[in-house]
Parts: sequence; C-alpha cells; structure tokens
Amino acid sequence: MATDSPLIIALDYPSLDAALCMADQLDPKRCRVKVGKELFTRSGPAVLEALHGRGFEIFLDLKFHDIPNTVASAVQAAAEQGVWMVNVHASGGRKMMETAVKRLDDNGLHTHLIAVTVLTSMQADDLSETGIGATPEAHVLRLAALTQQSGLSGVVCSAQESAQIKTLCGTDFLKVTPGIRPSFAAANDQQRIMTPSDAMRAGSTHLVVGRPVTQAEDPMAALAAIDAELASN
Ligand SMILES: O=C(O)c1cc(=O)[nH]c(=O)n1[C@@H]1O[C@H](COP(=O)(O)O)[C@@H](O)[C@H]1O
Repeated sequence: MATDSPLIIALDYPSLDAALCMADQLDPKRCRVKVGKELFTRSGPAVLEALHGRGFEIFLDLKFHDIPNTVASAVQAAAEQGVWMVNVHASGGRKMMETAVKRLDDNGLHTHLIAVTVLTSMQADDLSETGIGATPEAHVLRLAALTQQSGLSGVVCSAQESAQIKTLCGTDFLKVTPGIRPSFAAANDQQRIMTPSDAMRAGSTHLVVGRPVTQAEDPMAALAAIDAELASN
C-alpha cells in the first residue's frame, strides 16, 4: 500500500507496544514510518513484521557504518525483510557504499539505500572537534556527491542543504530530511532545522518528523496541522 506523502513519522519509542499504539493512529496511505536504533534494539524484526502487517512502508534507520562486507550483509538483511528504505553513514566511504549497492543488485533487492551526510544535530564546532574543518554545508555537499557516485538512491541531510544538493545531484536523487520543526514545535537537540513547507520548497523529497508529532499533547492534531501546512503550499 504505497503512499505519495513525503511524511515519514519516526517511531522513536522504547517498546513495541508503544510504537504500535502510535502506528495504529496513523494511516499508511498518508505517511510512512521510521524504525530507529532504540525501537529496533528493543523489539527486533518483530516490529517490522507488525508494521508491514498494518500496511506501512518502513524506513529502517540503523545508520550502518562498518567495513564493507559487514555493512553489505546488514543492508542485505534489512532488504530481505522487505523494508522500503535503509541507510548507512556516507563517512564509511566509497568502498563501503559501493559494496552495499552491489550486494543489493546481485540479489535483485530494490530497497532504497541512502546515506547520512552530516547529522542534523551537528554544527561547525561539532564537526571541527572531529577533525573536519569544512562547514557543515560544504561537508554535506562533498558526502552527497560521493554517495551519488557510489550508486546510492539519495542522502539524509538537513533541509537547509536540500536546494544545493538538488542543484548538485538532480531532482531524482532523494533528499530525506530530519530536523523538521513546524512553527509550534521545540527544536530539542536538533540544530539545522526547517519547517515542513520550507523544506519541501527547498527540494526535500521526504520529511522525517518525530517528536513534533510523537511527543505532542495531541499527536493526531499535530500531524493534521503539518498535513494542512503542506497542502496549502
Ligand atoms: O537518519 C536519520 O533519520 C536522522 C539523521 C539525522 O541527521 N538527524 C536525525 O534527526 N535523524 C533521525 O530523525 C529523527 C528526528 O526526530 P525528531 O527530532 O524527534 O523529529 C530521529 O529518529 C533521528 O534519529
């Protein structure tokens, strides 16, 4: 049951029950869902089965980063469980990314493989502490180009970089953007943020939204407000 909505709701919950309680309020025709490290570490593949059973397309966000063979095997394992999208860290480099793409191709697996560029929680100071002197924008562009050359479908980036990535890598290259903050929501630990409609205008292809919906007093009202904002643009 595919959706043409750009929205991906991050099910960042500490248990299968809590995640499914939220999922049962969502409509798989109106959004996709993201399963991340906390939920998957606690509930394992059972959460994927439960969400697939409810008709959702799943972004499995485990941000793999390891030697090429290990990452390719993990990506294959994710794809064989039928997830719609899975990600790696672009900083794992060309060989790691190319090996993962080849593994999917060799096995006839069509899961979208994308790479995280610079986390949306990071700014220039955080990068510089890790030995990277480039600005976040410059580093994101460098990693986006490397990701595209390595044959992946797109990147995770901040919506603040979507327009430049669109120019550099084209419209078909996916720009999956967390750090989405509607005007009514707190920034939390995110640094490079944007509103849903500004992000779409900038060229994001998918919007990852977590706490502005999942931690809202009325999650469905928050989601409806985001939908309404997107529809009016
Ligand atoms: O890969 C991701 O999804 C991701 C990459 C990134 O750079 N920043 C980022 O926030 N995310 C994820 O996107 C979600 C954002 O959630 P909220 O900040 O609650 O909207 C979380 O599940 C993060 O793990």
